[in-house]
Amino acid sequence: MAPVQECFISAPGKSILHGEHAVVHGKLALAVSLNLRTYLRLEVTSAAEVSISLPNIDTFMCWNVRVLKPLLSHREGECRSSTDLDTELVRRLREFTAIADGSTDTRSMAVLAFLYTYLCVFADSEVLPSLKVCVWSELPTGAGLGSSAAYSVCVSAALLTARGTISSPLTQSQQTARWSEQELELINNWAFQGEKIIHGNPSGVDNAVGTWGGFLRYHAGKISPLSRVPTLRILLTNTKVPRSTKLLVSRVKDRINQYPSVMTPVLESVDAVSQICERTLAEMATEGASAEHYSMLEDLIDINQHHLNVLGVGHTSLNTLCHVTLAHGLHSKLTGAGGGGCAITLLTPDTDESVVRDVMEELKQVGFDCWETSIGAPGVLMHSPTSLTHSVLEILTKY
Ligand SMILES: Nc1ncnc2c1ncn2[C@@H]1O[C@H](COP(=O)(O)OP(=O)(O)OP(=O)(O)O)[C@@H](O)[C@H]1O
Ligand SMILES: C[C@@](O)(CCO)CC(=O)[O-]
Ligand SMILES: [Mg+2]
Repeated sequence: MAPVQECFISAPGKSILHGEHAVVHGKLALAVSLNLRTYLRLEVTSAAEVSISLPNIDTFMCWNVRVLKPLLSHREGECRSSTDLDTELVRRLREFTAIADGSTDTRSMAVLAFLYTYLCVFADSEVLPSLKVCVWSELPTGAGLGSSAAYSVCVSAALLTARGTISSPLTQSQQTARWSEQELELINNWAFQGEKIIHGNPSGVDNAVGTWGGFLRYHAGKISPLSRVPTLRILLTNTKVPRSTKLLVSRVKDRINQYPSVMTPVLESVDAVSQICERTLAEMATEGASAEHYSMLEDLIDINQHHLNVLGVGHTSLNTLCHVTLAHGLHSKLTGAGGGGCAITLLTPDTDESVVRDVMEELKQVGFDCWETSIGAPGVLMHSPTSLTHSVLEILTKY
């Protein structure tokens, strides 16, 4: 396949309806893509350098490609796998970039994930290619909306396309295009490796949503689209309390290890919540949504929010958020890893617009960001430059 000289790629963020954390331990999760995206521009240059610009986190790095090549010497001639993390390469990269083991510093993880994917994808090239890459996102970074996965999916799709491992699907007359199912699998596998670097022990649900988009059920690594879903109205609120998914995931694991007989039933119950939610959504889509259906969805949200508190990933900011919305009859739960970050609030057909306005106003007064989101956006896309808004294009070409 002919490698590209320049490409633009985007991937969506996600919201988890039910099953965050439990999904890491083999339980069912229901997740949906958001209309907030991460965008990437890749340009092939002749500078003998590879550079990455990450304006969201104020990070701009550049390396001579000849300095990077020796980092691959430990597995000479061996093909790098898209399904297993090369831990020796991660160790070498940590040493090379002087990132301490266990560091969760925002910038470091993004840079490490990029360099790892770059070196693995181009491991068989005699000379590493000179590339200029810029990634910018509409998503809040580290707030539970899958910013790390959208980043990893974009990086993986761009590097695989630049290498010619997957096609460049965009024809001249198209604004956006997607890859074949097989190519999407490969993008997803490499993005999962990126997530491993950023998260430590990801389930893979976030990169799956970033890759395929839409409404997905994710169970023990098996992804399937939810075919029957009603139109749902959801408010997203960002408490703006920073947190790290990596730390929260390991905190839950510690708690399960410490109190297995207490925590295992909680995970089972979260699984049951996801299953009942899936059945209820299917009923709503096929039979029409009733007040009883919405009442069940609200109960499930409340129950799961309590479970997430028991798992140790709640936060006082999230309690405040739930109290504010409940005072107006609206039910909320954290989404993503918790510990702060974002929550979802279900709006029902009976919810008066004045109530939505009042709730949003009150949440903003507490200091949170709040907006109504639209869900089910497409997964990873290749774009023509003209399909991007002026402001996105300006940012991506500025660095
Ligand atoms: N736009 C971006 N530019 C650079 N790095 C990013 C960007 N978005 C995310 N990242 C990387 O992802 C990390 C945040 O990932 P983290 O998993 O903690 O949060 P999240 O993905 O937003 O939330 P969740 O995993 O709960 O959905 C950042 O520390 C950074 O390394
Ligand atoms: C907390 C978690 O379940 C969701 C993060 O969006 C982690 C994961 O599934 O990898
Ligand atoms: Mg993440």
